[in-house]
Amino acid sequence: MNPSPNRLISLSQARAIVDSLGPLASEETPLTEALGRITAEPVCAAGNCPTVDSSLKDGYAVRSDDVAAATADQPVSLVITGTVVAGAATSPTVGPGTAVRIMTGATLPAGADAVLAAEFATERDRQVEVRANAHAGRNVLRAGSDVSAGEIVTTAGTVLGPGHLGLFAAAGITRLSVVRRPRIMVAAIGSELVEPGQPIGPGQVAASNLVTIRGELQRIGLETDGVLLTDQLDRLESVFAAILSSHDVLLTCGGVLDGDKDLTLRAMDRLGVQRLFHRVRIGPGKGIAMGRIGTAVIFNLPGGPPSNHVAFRQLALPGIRKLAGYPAPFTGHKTALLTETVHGTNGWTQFIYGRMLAQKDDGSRHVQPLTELPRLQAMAVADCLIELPEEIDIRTAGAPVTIWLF
Ligand SMILES: Nc1nc2c(c(=O)[nH]1)N[C@H]1C(S)=C(S)[C@@H](COP(=O)(O)OP(=O)(O)OC[C@H]3O[C@@H](n4cnc5c(N)ncnc54)[C@H](O)[C@@H]3O)O[C@H]1N2
Ligand code: MOO
Repeated sequence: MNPSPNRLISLSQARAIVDSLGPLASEETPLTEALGRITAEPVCAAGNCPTVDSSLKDGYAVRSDDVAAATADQPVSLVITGTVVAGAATSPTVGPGTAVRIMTGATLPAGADAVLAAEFATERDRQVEVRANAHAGRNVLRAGSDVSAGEIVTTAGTVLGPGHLGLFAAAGITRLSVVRRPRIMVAAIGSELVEPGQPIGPGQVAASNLVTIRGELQRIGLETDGVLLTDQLDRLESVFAAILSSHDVLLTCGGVLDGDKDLTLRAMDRLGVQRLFHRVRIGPGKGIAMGRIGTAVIFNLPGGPPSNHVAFRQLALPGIRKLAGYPAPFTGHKTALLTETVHGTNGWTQFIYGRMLAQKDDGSRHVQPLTELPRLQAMAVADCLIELPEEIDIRTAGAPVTIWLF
């Protein structure tokens, strides 16, 4: 089904190829280190939470039958036979006509079937005067009511947040299986490039893509390596070979066309990389290529910053998300209404940097296309990409568009 390499394919064809990537192998992690990781398989509760029936209130563990008739006018007196607090190993049983003082979280004593909250009782000597009834189960948190042993608490492909970790801890889970994080190298290619943060000489260009792309990945919890390479084919070939033996993903920036100094894909060919596509009908970003060799996946991104970033956001990032275990990598899009008319290119999917406006009282959301700003400045203030599909060459102010939120 793959289109032949070197032919311009549509964005939806490219997305289908990216979507066919599967997750990397799983590994075990201790619960305490699982924040932000993605589950490789469903997670089952190891035990009940709570482990026993326990009290939701400070009060008195009673037999509901004993207090069924208790009212403020006709209180019922019970003999207190002891006290039980959370974590106590044992407690007295509750027999007819008796009660046990109980604190929140304590195990419900044998014989009791309800807890009467302290507000409805008065203690005197070793007796308690009960002024309200408590039906069976009142103020009792049943064993396993939060989570029961064996229950599936989370499906595979879940990004774990703090709430998941709390749930797992309560369910007695100590270790779990998560998808291995991809090892990613971002390589900027071009003899004119200098390291971001270093002085820029005449004719030189800061390799700004390196910090942008690495920052994008860091923001979703993925550490990356970075390298800057000059336009020398032999050296590119040997450096790429080393990277591909130690990393799961290689992202290259620059040199993807056929100009004299566009050596990136030539080096890929020399290494025998299988090219899945090269050139997609998206603007900016058309020069993107995707390849595979062994278990490694390669995205060759164009060098120009907006092209680089759009190609990364639309295709490379979803591919990395798929490897990292996200089941649905093309998420994060919504619909918004344009504040002004924009032009696309018929036959091409056009992306425009945009900024969301505050939601209106009627619930509508508007997006402002940042067409007036210089490209790097638009990238800095944008919070989304506006997508104009292939068949559209103009969208007028007020019309709905798909936006991809950052
Ligand atoms: N004859 C044609 N020329 C070009 C076409 C075309 O269709 N026909 N397309 C243009 C488009 S669109 C793009 S995008 C670029 C793609 O070229 P490359 O990916 O080969 O990019 P480079 O030539 O290496 O660099 C382009 C530009 O970006 C600067 N650059 C490179 N790397 C970085 C980096 N890491 N960070 C910041 N800036 C970077 C580089 O200095 C160049 O100025 O081709 C057009 N040409
Ligand atoms: O190929 Mo360029 O990446 O369209 O902007």
